Amino acid sequence: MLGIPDEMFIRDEKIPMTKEEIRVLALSKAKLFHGAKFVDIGSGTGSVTVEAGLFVGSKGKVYAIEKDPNAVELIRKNVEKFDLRNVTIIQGESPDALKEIREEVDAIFVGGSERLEESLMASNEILKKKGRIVLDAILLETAVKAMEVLNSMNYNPQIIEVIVAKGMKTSKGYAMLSRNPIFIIYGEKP
Ligand SMILES: C[S@@+](CC[C@H](N)C(=O)[O-])C[C@H]1O[C@@H](n2cnc3c(N)ncnc32)[C@H](O)[C@@H]1O
Repeated sequence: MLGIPDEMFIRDEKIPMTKEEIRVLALSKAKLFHGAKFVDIGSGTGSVTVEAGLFVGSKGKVYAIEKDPNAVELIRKNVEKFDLRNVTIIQGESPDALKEIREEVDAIFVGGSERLEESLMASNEILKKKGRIVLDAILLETAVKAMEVLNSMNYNPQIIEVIVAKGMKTSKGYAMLSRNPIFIIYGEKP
């Protein structure tokens, strides 16, 4: 089941993390299954990597790609905390780092959008037919670029924008605190 509470991850204030509700929604669009092979590009804190690793189980596999060495250390800690044996961490930048994956995969999540166009093209090379690419983006420009590239590859991309407001307990009741709106873009390889 998806939905690890954010508080369960080891955090570093300088390293971003995809929040629980967005993580769950994004991974639902990846259509993961037990035994699936999954790539997390720009793994950051490792929350998507861990969530996917638990979901795909011991017969599945997760490749976590991250260019920032401090984030790589944090991903390693979170993978250890959740006792996952099915995660391969690749320190490097996508698309170059994708070359280390020498098998076809079922789904790819792009949470790190530097070199986005090249990353999407290289992702297409290692994705199985009917495999899914999912991205999340804060910037409008990133979302537009992702839609353009996925359209050019005939992935029939869909886009949603999600705004999560979390209840915060005050002395008088619960006040809803909004987080940043996030775009989630997803498409399927023809
Ligand atoms: C928003 S964070 C991802 C958070 C992550 N999904 C999580 O839940 O912890 C984006 C990360 O992508 C990394 N990144 C950005 N572009 C990248 C690229 N082309 N290759 C590898 N890592 C990249 C950044 O260093 C950053 O750590």
